[in-house]
Amino acid sequence: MERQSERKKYPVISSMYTLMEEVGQGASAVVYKAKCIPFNEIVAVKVLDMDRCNNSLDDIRREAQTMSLINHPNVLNAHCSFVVDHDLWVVMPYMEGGSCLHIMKSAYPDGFEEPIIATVLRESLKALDYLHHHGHIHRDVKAGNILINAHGAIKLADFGVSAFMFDTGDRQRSRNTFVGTPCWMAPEVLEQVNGYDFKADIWSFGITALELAHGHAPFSKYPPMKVLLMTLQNAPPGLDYERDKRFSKSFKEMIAMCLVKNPTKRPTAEKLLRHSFFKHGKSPDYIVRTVLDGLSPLGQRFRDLKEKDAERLAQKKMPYDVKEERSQSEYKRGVSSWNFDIEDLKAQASSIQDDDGCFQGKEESDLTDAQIKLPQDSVDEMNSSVQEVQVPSMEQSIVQASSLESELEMHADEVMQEGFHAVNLNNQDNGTFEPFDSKESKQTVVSPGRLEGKDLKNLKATKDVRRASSGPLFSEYVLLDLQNKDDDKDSERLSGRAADDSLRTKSSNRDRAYSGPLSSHGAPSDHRLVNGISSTARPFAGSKEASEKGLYVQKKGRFSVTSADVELMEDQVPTVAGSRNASSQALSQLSHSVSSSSIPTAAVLPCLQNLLSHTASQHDLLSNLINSISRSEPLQSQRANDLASQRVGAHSSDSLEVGISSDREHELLQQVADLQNRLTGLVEELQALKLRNISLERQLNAIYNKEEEERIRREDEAKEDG
Ligand SMILES: Nc1ncnc2c1ncn2[C@@H]1O[C@H](COP(=O)(O)OP(=O)(O)OP(=O)(O)O)[C@@H](O)[C@H]1O
Repeated sequence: MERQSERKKYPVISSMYTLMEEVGQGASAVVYKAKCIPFNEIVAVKVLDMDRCNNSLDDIRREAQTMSLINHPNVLNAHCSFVVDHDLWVVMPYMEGGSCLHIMKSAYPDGFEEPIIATVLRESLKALDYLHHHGHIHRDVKAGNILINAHGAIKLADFGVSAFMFDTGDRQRSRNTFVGTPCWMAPEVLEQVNGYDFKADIWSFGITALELAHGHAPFSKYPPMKVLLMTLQNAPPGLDYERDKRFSKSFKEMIAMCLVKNPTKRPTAEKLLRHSFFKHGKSPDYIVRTVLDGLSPLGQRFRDLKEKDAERLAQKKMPYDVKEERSQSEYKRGVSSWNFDIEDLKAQASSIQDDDGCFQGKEESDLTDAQIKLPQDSVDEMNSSVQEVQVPSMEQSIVQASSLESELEMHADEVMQEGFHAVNLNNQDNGTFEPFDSKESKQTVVSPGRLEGKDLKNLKATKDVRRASSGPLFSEYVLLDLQNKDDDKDSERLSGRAADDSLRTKSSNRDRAYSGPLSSHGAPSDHRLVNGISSTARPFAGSKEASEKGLYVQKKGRFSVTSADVELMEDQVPTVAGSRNASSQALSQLSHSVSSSSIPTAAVLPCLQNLLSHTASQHDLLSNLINSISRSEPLQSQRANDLASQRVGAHSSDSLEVGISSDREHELLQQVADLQNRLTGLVEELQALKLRNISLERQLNAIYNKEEEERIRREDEAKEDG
């Protein structure tokens, strides 16, 4: 195998590359066909917006180190990566065939034939086997990440969110982090209870097999939360023995082996490779002849697909693949930005009927729960809330955005007046409302090497409409020039602003950013606070260990947060936690006083009861608010899609101005997105409040019990005296 030191050193300056055309777009990045000028070689350049990335430079460096050790013919390794203003450029081999997903969308909408599938899967499985043996979990296995080059070689891409299985310290937390893509995620990843391991990749591999067989992943037509619920609650999907007659028994068996809910019962990649199904795999030549021959060049295919999508959207139809995309992006946003109670979700899940037809049957343990059904109306309502959206007029959007804003602010006022639980709605120091992309960040200019005029516009347009954040996909040369600098300097260099400014912006972005599927929010990192959560080694929240020790208290975004974490957050994080410090402290003092019995019970009880009812009413208020915003969310999503497609249309006709929505429109969308982000903060506040509530309830109970004991004791004494 090629040794690290023998590898070609690709230049780490953008001016050494010419970006030729866009060939792909993920949730977090745009991929270009490019030329590496000194080598006169065609490469792919993936441009990731670091402002929307949750990862610190330390995370990126660590990832780079990890990547430098990866070397396998079926793993797409990056040549190098480097920072260009606010973007990270990842230079990698150009895979002329593109991803299996793109190929299916262009030429195989109903999926591939079995020999092709066997070949693609066998090669991908070799990559997984290699990664797992080296202690990595891929965490984003799907057809979109299986790429084919002009010679029919198949490589697994996007290995940038790996969690080191044998890492120390942060390992548990990093493995207890949501990273991945909706329909492909294993139940244990979704559950966030006991963490997960490399077997999660085997589940995703099974889902990918179904994706290649049908042209889409199971459940992909459903809205994100429903996918989550169905994965958790229903029997695993599989090939249907009747409906999928064209596929062999061994293929069906192989999939069934992967899609077992209990991860320990799934085979390892190594064992799976020995399955008879993979004996049907063919040579790269076969892939060239059967799959690649006849396909138009990747750039052209990509443009055609985008045009097709734009047309469909314009006709206000909701085609399957658009739904799928929407489902995925909704899911990413949903999973990464919502706090959810998995038990609540399970209860809901049990009431959702599956009509995907992809199930083989119910697992024993699922039967009882899954039989409880909601009235069909409720189910329809859930579905329609995401899928059947009406595009609001601009005026409606404005009204919506401003009423949302004032609703939130009214709420904040109310809460603050109560002096109980202050919610910091305005992240900006001056206390005024600013949209997500401030003027400052809009002035950011990308240095796209020798990007041609229209691509430059396109790059900017894409950056504007892209909202999800991303994680790394880095190589050994990433950030070489930054390796030995301190963080402040890194930040200054990255942002092109003063270090202070940069750090503030970066941290506030981090607080607010949505995490995309590549995000390694909790990737193994330094021992410092990330999103307010200490990364020092301790039993990870949500783990059995943590809950046994009574540490487990809440789920915070992607993380479960222990009581120790909450304390840390309150002590050390000046943003959200800071805004509730006063009330938290008051409560802590009260709790302390109660437990140390320094104040009379009679005085405390009414106060606690009052707080309890207060908390409940705030809970209701927030719930209503969340519901109203959740309802409006799909509208905004639709609007954003429309905007994106208008931009694409404009680009392809070489007149960006025509059909592009006004800046004002864009700004309003940003505002709405910002409000959603703030809502996330409110939800977190609500969680904290719930925790306090629980603790108060416990204290009340303790007091009642104590009083009860006291009363019984007095009665006994009286009886004895009497
Ligand atoms: N090296 C490459 N050569 C050719 N095309 C590529 C290359 N890398 C990525 N692509 C194309 O670009 C698309 C987007 O890639 P990217 O990795 O950003 O997104 P993704 O993995 O599909 O989505 P997400 O980031 O949401 O998981 C891919 O689906 C693929 O079609």
